[in-house]
Amino acid sequence: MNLTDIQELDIIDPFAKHREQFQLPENKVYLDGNSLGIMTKATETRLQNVIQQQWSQDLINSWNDHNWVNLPQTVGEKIAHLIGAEPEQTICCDSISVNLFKALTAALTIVQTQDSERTVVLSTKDNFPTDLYMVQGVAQFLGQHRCQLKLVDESELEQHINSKTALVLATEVNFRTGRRINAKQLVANAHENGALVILDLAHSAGAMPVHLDDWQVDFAVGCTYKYLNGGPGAPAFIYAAKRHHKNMSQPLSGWFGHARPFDFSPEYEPAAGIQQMLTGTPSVLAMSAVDAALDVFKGVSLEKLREKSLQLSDVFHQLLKTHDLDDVLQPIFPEQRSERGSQLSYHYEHAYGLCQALIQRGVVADFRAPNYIRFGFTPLYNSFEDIWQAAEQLRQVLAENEHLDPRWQQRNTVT
Ligand SMILES: Cc1ncc(COP(=O)(O)O)c(C=O)c1O
Ligand SMILES: Nc1c(O)cccc1C(=O)C[C@H](N)C(=O)O
Repeated sequence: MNLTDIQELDIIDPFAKHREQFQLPENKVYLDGNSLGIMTKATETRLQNVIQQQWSQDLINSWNDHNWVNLPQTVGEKIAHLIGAEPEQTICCDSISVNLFKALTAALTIVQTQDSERTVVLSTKDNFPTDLYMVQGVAQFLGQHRCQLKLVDESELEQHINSKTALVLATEVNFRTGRRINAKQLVANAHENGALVILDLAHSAGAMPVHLDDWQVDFAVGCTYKYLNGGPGAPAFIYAAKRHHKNMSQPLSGWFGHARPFDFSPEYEPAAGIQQMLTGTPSVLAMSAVDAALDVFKGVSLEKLREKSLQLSDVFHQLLKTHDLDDVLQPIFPEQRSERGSQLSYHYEHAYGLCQALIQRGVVADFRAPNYIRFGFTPLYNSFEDIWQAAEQLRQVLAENEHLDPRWQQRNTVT
């Protein structure tokens, strides 16, 4: 495959025009949208308006006049379209970690009202650590008689669901390997065995079709700073299936989750639906950024987006093969396309040095300890030529031994 073939792919790419909606960094090939998405131009314009008009001029009236007060709901509904959720089940707030606390406590209460013997939260050893830390925190908060974390290999998750399992906490796409689990099958299996499922969509939302309602997922969480391009530390989202709303309660009972917050009543009365998952005042600047960023998805077919994402990853791996590098960098991602997320991860002894040397050449991928390198593909703004450039720079780094530079012997960056 030569550069001309690659450029042909860009010509027929249905998302080629979408690149123009992003503030693309100069002289960079950015393959790290699985950690922090690129800013959209609409976000920049919106934030300028929020700062220069809404906040600086309209001030307190903006809670009504610019609908600040409903941002968690309006942004939540935009996200709902991307995760296969009917209205009134998704809301934008807090971080994944905090939302997991709410989902875990709400779901445990629902299950244990029926069967108090179900105390196990089953998850995977290599789940993203915050997911596991939050279960550990909930176990401390509620006590071991209500919550015990059990960790198993991702490939054996379904086998371990039994009569003690209260919840299965799974991340659809593994942050390290990029492996995608079969969420629909997992939910069916959990429900057959009397357990509920909480799904972490951090690496799925905005990268591929997700069908929470169809799959009958019970609760889900996800972030907006990766494929949804909401910005660093952008607020997360939480989904709770409607069938659980009437039995749902969560202990972070702040006033924004009250049935009538502006009554200022001393008694907490939870809102009836998903609004109960709110706690405090939304971060208006951050949420406005997400709100604007989500508009790039208007009219986008997630099926087509998924196809481009897989094609980008196919082309990248094919180019590594052409350069005889597929033995040097050992794939840890699944061969089956359907089992892949939107990233390719490789094991390589000098992964940190390679990642740093690539950054010096303007190709941004990322490193995960102890020695993995991840290449994230964001089909809305990555071109096929980006992929060609990345593979070519990778070949040159290795040929010139730039990854062995003494500067990279010591790890001194966080990402
Ligand atoms: C799967 C997964 N869950 C959770 C998080 C982080 O959660 P939070 O939004 O609380 O930082 C990440 C990445 O940061 C992640 O990859
Ligand atoms: N959320 C992050 C942050 O606040 C700082 C640096 C990186 C992140 C990430 O998103 C990491 C990411 N979840 C991962 O897949 O590794």
